[in-house]
Amino acid sequence: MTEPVADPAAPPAATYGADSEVGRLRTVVLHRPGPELKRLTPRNNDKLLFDGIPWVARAQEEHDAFAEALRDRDVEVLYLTQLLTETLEQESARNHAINAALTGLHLGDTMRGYLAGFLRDASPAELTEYLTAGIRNDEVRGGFGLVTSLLASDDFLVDPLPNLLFTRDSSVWVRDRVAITSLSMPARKRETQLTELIYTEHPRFRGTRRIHGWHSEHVEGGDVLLLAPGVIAVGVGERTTPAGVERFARQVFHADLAHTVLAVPIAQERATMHLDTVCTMVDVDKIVMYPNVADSLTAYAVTLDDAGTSRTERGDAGDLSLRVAEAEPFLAAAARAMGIDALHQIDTGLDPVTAEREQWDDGNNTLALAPRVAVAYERNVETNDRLEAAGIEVVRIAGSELGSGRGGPRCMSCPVTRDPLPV
Ligand SMILES: NC(=[NH2+])NCCC[C@H](N)C(=O)O
Repeated sequence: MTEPVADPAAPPAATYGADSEVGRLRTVVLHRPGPELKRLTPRNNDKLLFDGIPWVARAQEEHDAFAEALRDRDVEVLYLTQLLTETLEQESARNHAINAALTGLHLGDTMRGYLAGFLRDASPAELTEYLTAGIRNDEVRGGFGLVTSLLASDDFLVDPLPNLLFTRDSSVWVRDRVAITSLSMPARKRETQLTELIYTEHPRFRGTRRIHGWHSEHVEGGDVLLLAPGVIAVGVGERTTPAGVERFARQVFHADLAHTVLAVPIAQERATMHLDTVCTMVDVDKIVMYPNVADSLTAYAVTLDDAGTSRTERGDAGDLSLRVAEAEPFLAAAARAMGIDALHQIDTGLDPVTAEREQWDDGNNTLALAPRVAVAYERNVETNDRLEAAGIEVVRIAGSELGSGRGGPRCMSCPVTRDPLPV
């Protein structure tokens, strides 16, 4: 896709962006759970990365309450599907989205041709639904042939995207740029085609400069933590790869978005799929962290090797040479890069079993609305008590159904604008 042309009617892109995890939150993108969750069955839920089969109506209620809690604090809530529908009003965006959705090698030309025509005739809202909830073999009314005969009736021709709920992962704002991420799990790959389209074609975002991209090495937004202006921690584990963080670091240095990237190895397990499942920032110098990993978490500080060179002399991002320090304890490396005496850890309970349970239920996955104000799942009683004891105001939300996809308030939100931190 080509670089977007600035639209004079659009607000300047510089009004968007974030340079920390805790600056006052102004605008956020959420995805209200919809028909894509109704596609989950006990046979496909593992592949689709859900640990259970959510009760969709209740999940919607819980999500509406989450959105309301944000609006009550004057946060502007944008919905991903609404942005997508508005984007799809443009012919070029529709064609792009349709072509991208039909590239799968499972379709065959007969079905691909039929679906292309069918989707072209759909309204923008219908197209949004087909692109997010998917299309099952037994739902088509044409294009019949070998493929439709031999696939099972409940096989998907266009896969549903139940993990759209976790808007954190498919894009990340770093200062005034948006990174389109590259998701590693097959069930989530298509999500970034949609976020790329929105940030490229939606009038509201036209002119926004992008970094990374869904063709690049894997980086997922849940692994990216803006610890402080200029300091970004990136988890490397089940999702983000070593090559992903290397590419990401070069790009943020090239665009002068950060001076240090901390590459943080995390266990390649479902329970710790992203860095934000084990820690998130709740204040400028406080992080809620899973105690069972706190002592072993390390970081490799990555900086530019030619820090004295001016940007214009730097050429391509790929030419930048990186300096990679030895691994050291995460909290110490983070504090040094952030220029503070200590990054204080608030942990999820000293009893390792309670900590493990609350970690699994996203106790460490809080969304800061401002320094010392964080949204958290109400069920993580011990973690929330400890947050309050440390002076953090906890905005509690229900998540009995939302949590079945293994994601908390941070995963379910993509901050588009946060106030810069006071200096
Ligand atoms: N940032 C996060 N922790 N996101 C959680 C994503 C959960 C989702 N079911 C997945 O496995 O991908």
